[in-house]
Amino acid sequence: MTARPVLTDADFPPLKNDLILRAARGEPTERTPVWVMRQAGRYLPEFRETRAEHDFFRVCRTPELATRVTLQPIDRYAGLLDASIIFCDILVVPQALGMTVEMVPGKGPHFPEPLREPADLERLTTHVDVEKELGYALDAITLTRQQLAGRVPLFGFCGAPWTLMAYMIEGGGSKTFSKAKRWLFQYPDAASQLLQRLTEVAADFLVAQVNAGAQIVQVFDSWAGELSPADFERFSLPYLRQIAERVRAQLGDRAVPMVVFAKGAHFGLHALAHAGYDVVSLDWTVTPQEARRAMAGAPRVTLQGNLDPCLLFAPHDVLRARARQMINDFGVGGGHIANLGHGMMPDHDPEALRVYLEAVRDASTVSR
Ligand SMILES: Cc1c2[nH]c(c1CCC(=O)O)Cc1[nH]c(c(CCC(=O)O)c1C)Cc1[nH]c(c(CCC(=O)O)c1C)Cc1[nH]c(c(CCC(=O)O)c1C)C2
Repeated sequence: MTARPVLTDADFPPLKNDLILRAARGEPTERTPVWVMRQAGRYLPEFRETRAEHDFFRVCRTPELATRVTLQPIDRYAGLLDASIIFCDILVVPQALGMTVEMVPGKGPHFPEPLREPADLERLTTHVDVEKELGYALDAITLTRQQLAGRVPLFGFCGAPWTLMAYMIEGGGSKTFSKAKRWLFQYPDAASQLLQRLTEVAADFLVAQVNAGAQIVQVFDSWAGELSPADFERFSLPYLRQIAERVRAQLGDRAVPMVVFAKGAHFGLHALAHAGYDVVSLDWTVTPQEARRAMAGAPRVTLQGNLDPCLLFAPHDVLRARARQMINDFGVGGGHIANLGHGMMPDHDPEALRVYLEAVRDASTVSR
């Protein structure tokens, strides 16, 4: 192992806004904290400017650039966002395992040599030293946390094993995920082996991110909803659970709140509330009431979400009304972190996000 220092709160400027950390721990909040997935991204002209000069993974790999784009939304929406998320990508983990991933402009991620058959697993690096292979992401976290100067907490993140496996086999995005699902059913042992290796790297990476300064972490299972309930239970959930267990065990009393986002997996909400996470993130196809019902009898978790990102295209009065409705449905005073049901889109108007953030603030402020 490369020896990196373990950083603690004492190494950074004091935190001035801990709303999201309190909400995640289930403590009361005087206002519903809010952030959005992909809050640093192509909808921001200042991001496009940086990207015009630098390749996507160059930005991820250069701490000064990753910090710059992470802070862009925090500066633009000063006082309206309650968290930042480090600029990186879930696909840096397949890279750390030795795979080539390119970001094709206008198309998304592309693996020139995806995994085709179980024998291809031999191409993957055994025993990934995340501090070495992903040290650039850790440096970016430390630098970003310093430059945030305590304004808001910093999220670290990783992809869930099933979602990463899907990209590694499909070679990019997919409509049906038939190649990755073929593996689940034709080569279940090889699939489990791959999922287990991804679990170990993901957990080590999250721990390293916390040691570098991340104050909360999120696991993205963006393609969970492509699985049947039974296959989610077999090929996704056990690994999500294991990530939570491993991270908590490794961090001990330095544990931070953990969020899980299994997009499309409504059928899994009850089980997810038992999976060891503090927060379960919802997409827009489930109502807060349905989610709470599904989780009845499970350990209490904070819910995150879940406005349809496309509502940011609506007239501002409609957007405000729907944001207010969402806040009322989740309830104010605690137990909710406002977000979108998925990420910001490249054609979103940055001003629409401001309207959303202000509407959440106004609707959720508990008067005293
Ligand atoms: C802004 C951005 C990112 N990745 C990509 C882009 C756009 C491409 C560009 O700038 O050229 C390519 C990029 N990377 C990926 C995609 C999705 C491709 C597809 O649809 O399959 C794209 C366009 C893969 C990816 N990458 C990520 C996920 C999980 C979240 C989700 O479901 O959206 C996934 C699935 C995570 C991710 N990716 C990113 C972040 C940064 C932090 C933030 O939220 O601001 C995060 C958390 C950053």
